[in-house]
Amino acid sequence: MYLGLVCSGVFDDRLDVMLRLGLTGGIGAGKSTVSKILSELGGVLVDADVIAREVVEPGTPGLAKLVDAFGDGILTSDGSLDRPALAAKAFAGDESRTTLNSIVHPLVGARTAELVDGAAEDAIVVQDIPLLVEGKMGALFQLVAVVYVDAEERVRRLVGQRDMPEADARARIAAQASDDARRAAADIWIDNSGAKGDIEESVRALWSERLVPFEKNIRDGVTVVAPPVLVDADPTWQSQAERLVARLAVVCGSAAARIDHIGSTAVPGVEARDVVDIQITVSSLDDADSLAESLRRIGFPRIDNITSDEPEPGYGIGGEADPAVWGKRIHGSADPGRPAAVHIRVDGWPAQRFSLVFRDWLRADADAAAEYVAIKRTAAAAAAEVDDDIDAVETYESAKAPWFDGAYVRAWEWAEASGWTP
Ligand SMILES: CC(C)(COP(=O)(O)OP(=O)(O)OC[C@H]1O[C@@H](n2cnc3c(N)ncnc32)[C@H](O)[C@@H]1O)[C@@H](O)C(=O)NCCC(=O)NCCS
Ligand SMILES: Nc1ncnc2c1ncn2[C@@H]1O[C@H](COP(=O)(O)OP(=O)(O)OP(=O)(O)O)[C@@H](O)[C@H]1O
Repeated sequence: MYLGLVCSGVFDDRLDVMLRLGLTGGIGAGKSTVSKILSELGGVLVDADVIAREVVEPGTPGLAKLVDAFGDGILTSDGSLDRPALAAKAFAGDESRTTLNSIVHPLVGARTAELVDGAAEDAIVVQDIPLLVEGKMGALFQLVAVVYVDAEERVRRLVGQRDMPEADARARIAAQASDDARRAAADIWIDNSGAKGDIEESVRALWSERLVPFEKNIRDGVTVVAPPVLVDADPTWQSQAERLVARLAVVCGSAAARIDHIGSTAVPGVEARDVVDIQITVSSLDDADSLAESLRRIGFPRIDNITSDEPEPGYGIGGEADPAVWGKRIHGSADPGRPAAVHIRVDGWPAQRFSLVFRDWLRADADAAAEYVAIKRTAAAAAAEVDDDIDAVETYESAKAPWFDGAYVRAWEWAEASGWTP
């Protein structure tokens, strides 16, 4: 995590409202190609490779530290950094590479933070960070895009077009994250395996259909509404939720006792509305309120029409009919590419506990899950008759509600019988 915090220019209160895209990929995958298109479209490019050069220019403390660590054999006759000489030493082993990173990365992080702080409030900042995944920095951006090309093809491109010796290309690839690790970190996957120019259209679409409206939604406090339509279970819901949880954890800090993926998308194999539900457990609704602005900044504005006064399904069923302990706050996602609902509930209150029990009951009991899917299909059919999007969602939710009262009791019976703990 150290690398992440130092190399990316962390989220902080100065970062008013802006959208930050972390762009990464293995060496030679085509990050520069993608970042060029995004900056032509209006993105503010902050390139870690460029900064990494700037902080070791002649006369800088960075260069002096490198010479202390690696000797003056890494200097050319004019006193500037001999990059191939340093690369040969640094990529020869883990220890030397760690030494290099520990000198350069904090300097890159500090300069990055300055540049990001200087961007306009409505900027879409594109941070090109080769080692974003290695440094576990994904949670510090509202979105992470990975440019992908198979490693063997990357070697061919680096050797053929950049005249890099094959052994050097392989040494750097070996020092970087695996494709699987990058896939787990990616909200957006840009496959650059095709011919030059093939990705232009998808990058332009990413800009106009996702980044531009996402940034505006954050500024305006607008959330996206997914239609009440059921889709087949998406095997990536779990990893998508993990990324959202990690981002929420960054801003919630110790205010969150726990953050969980809940709801239907947390039950493998179950058809659902394409909305990832997350629950943040806090100590009080005041704590929830104090998180509201930070959540908006990272892409989850509060939905104001749902207040703490509306009891949830299950209200009173377990004998707990005090409305004061049925409150919650709800935030939605501002990202047009990933509808989500973030429920903030108080530790130990009935709906907070029920959300976890309900999910685990459905995970454990296939018949219960199938019954729920049938209810959802009926609700979706009712919603399909309604024209207005918001009304359709309300129709869908109220059609499901009566079933929940029974489910509340049954889920708790299951929890007791199975010795469930949260
Ligand atoms: C060792 C150096 C001098 C070699 O310079 P060179 O001109 O050959 O490469 P350049 O800086 O253009 O980097 C090209 C690519 O190499 C890869 N790479 C660079 N440094 C590293 C590293 N420490 N670990 C793994 N891969 C790396 C990245 O994919 C990068 O995009 C240089 O790479 C460097 O200073 N590296 C340390 C800084 C760093 O980690 N930069 C990456 C992002 S902060
Ligand atoms: N679709 C493509 N087909 C063939 N060559 C490509 C394609 N896209 C990029 N290239 C070439 O592959 C090389 C690597 O691309 P690029 O410089 O964009 O990668 P990068 O990820 O920024 O690399 P680095 O990690 O070194 O910063 C370049 O020489 C580029 O011209």
